[in-house]
Amino acid sequence: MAEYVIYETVAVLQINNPPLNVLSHHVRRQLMSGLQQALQDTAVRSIVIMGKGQIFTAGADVKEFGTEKALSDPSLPTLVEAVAASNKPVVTAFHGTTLGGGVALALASHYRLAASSVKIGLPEVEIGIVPTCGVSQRLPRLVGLQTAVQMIVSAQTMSAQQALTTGLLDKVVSGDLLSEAVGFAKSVEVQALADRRVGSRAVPGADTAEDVLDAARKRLVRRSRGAIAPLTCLQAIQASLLPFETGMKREAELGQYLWTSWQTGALRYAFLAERTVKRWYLPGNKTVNYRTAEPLVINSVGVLGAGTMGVGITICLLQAGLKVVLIEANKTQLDKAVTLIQRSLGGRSHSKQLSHQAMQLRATTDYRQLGEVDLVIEAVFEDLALKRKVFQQLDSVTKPQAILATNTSGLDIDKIASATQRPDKVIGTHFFSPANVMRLLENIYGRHTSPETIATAMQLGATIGKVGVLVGNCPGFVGNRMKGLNFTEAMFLLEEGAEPQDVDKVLEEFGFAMGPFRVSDLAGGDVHWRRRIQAGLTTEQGPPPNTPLLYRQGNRYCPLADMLCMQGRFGQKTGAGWYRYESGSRAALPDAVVHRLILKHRQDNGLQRRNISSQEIVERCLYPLINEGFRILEEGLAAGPQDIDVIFLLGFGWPRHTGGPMYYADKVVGLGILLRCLEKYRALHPRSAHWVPSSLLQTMATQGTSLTAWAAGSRL
Ligand SMILES: CCCCCCC[C@H](O)CC(=O)SCCNC(=O)CCNC(=O)[C@H](O)C(C)(C)COP(=O)([O-])OP(=O)([O-])OC[C@H]1O[C@@H](n2cnc3c(N)ncnc32)[C@H](O)[C@@H]1OP(=O)([O-])[O-]
Ligand SMILES: NC(=O)c1ccc[n+]([C@@H]2O[C@H](COP(=O)([O-])OP(=O)(O)OC[C@H]3O[C@@H](n4cnc5c(N)ncnc54)[C@H](O)[C@@H]3O)[C@@H](O)[C@H]2O)c1
Repeated sequence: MAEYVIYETVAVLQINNPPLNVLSHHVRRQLMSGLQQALQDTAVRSIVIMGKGQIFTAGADVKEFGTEKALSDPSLPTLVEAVAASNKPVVTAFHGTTLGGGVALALASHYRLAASSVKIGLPEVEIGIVPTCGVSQRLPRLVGLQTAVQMIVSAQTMSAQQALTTGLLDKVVSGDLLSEAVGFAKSVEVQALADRRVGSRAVPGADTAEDVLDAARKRLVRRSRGAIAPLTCLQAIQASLLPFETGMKREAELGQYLWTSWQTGALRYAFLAERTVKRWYLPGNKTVNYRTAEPLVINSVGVLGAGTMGVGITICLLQAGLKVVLIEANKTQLDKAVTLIQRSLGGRSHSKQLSHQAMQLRATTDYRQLGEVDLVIEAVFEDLALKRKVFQQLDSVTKPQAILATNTSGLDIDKIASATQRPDKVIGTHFFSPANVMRLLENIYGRHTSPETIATAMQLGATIGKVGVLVGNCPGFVGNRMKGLNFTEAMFLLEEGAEPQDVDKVLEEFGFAMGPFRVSDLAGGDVHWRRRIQAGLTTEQGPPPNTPLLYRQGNRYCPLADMLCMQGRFGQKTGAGWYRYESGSRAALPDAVVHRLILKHRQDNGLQRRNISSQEIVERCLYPLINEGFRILEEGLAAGPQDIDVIFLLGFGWPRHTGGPMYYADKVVGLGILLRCLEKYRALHPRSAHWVPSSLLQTMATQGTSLTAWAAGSRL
């Protein structure tokens, strides 16, 4: 709702729609009637628009998008233009986070003031729409093209000071915002409005417009990777160089173009899915959920193993203000890790310049230092026997109520937990590399993991700024189990005629930041090799004795990755993998050695080369992954498709404008088409079980049920 209060000659319209004052239909209606009342009330000489509670407004109500309510009168564009047309000065006063439609209201106003706490942003491009309501036309007129491009196309937020400097704000206040705003409104009530109407101004620096737009266009063409919103938003900004009314028409056209594209649906789904997964529950038992399970308070954490992951995990924990005890068996590695951590926290190694966060770190080789920690995250080598041994040790050195978590990429949580006397306090907390950058935390519960332990791991994720997703225990859990098939098929495509760079190029055009072969070289081919060795699929010397080269454990198998690892070609860390890397460069260069290795492998095994289309590369690399997602839902190892999609969006760089693998299958490909495609490849590749369609998919495709409908109502 919106409240209407008169302060002498000033009418104050205060949005009051907690928690985020989003501009839902009922709020818009009350704002409009308040505005009309103020305009008709002759005692009123100026108007203030502001918000009640923690923030001004998070903008339009995203949950109304796609429903009639979003367009119900007064629509947001109508409300904004009513403000712009006001013949009494309108002052918008904002505080806290101010986004989207809230900025539109402010730009349509004659004056803008804000509390110093304000954070101003236009996240529309992130949900696949143009910031319409005149934003793309008025903002450039106020702050210039460069800043408008940064805010609209890159969704960069602005602080109060920046907004004052760029001219977006007229004043920054530190006192009580309401009284400041009323005072300010009184001070301008006699001012002429003509030159205060932003729409009537020219865009400053228009003479260099083409350079600014060109540079931005070049950057976007490189980075958009199939997402249409950024370039469309740039076109809208370009229209601000036209007369205002013409530009407004162009903005509306471009807005409509995105509003009706499937990408905005996918981006909105991704936005809401990240919030939905917070409302976790145990897939097999809904009574255990985010409302019923109380997390333990975690103040100190032990991290075991100071390698690639241990370092990243420690940085996250310290940045969140937690105390950390870092344990590493190898003293040299420990010292290296401490330097890395202190450097990334902005300190230097000798104490007096250490940042406060770094001061919370205690690094040692002595396990007994873990005696007082509330939780331990283990990140030693991916070896089950080793992990069971260290969990036994942890069980004896830590306090009985401490939670023991493992960062394993896919080993059996129950097998690790059974090495302790407290399996109820054992859980998987699977970070993604680089752990201090990737926002995903895949939490894996075991057969005995208690609701309290789950709640604690989910809360820890939120505390360190991660999005926690709860999944069940199976080999590779959800992420790696599905992703593994993407890599398996990518290698089969090499046997059948493609080169690594062909496959990577197609998946990067689809929208991935990196294709599977570049990702393997980045993460290190040895990580997955060790896992294949652990699974008995291969050995350090090649195929296990009496095992056919191209067929392992009942399935077709491609040994090319093993062959590279046996030559020590692990990727960037060894200067060569699927690609070669010149020293100091991360540019992946096609390598004749790999080309020859693939050629020889085909010749030696009578594998025919053929031309492979981009469509086939997309289908072969993505559809088995999606099919496995359906199997995971069938097995009740994930609460819903949103959980799987968030894992891929935040853990594997799945292109956000396609919503994630499950959304993409449901809304873009169509389950019927997906099923027929799986059946086609099953017939062509009978020795790959991953082409057998999941029965859940079959049921939905034949009944014409959508995954969204199947999942609707399943969340708490
Ligand atoms: C003709 C029609 C034309 C229309 C034209 C539109 C033009 C306009 O330019 C478009 C916009 O304004 S586009 C809009 C531009 N604005 C944005 O894109 C907003 C982006 N929002 C954010 O970035 C973050 O939510 C905040 C930083 C605001 C708060 O972060 P935090 O403190 O971590 O909190 P949290 O966990 O993130 O959210 C808490 C709950 O609020 C929910 N919710 C949030 N925003 C919502 C919204 N706008 N709406 C509805 N709901 C919204 C969220 O789902 C969650 O719900 P749940 O049921 O509990 O799961
Ligand atoms: N690298 C990745 O991309 C990635 C991503 C997610 C999860 N993981 C998982 O995280 C774990 C660690 O992987 P990593 O890449 O950081 O490995 P790493 O080889 O970089 O580091 C492991 C560290 O553990 C130390 N260590 C070994 N045994 C120890 C013991 N008994 N006590 C104390 N320290 C010991 C080693 O000295 C080494 O420094 C593995 O389970 C791996 O599967 C890795």
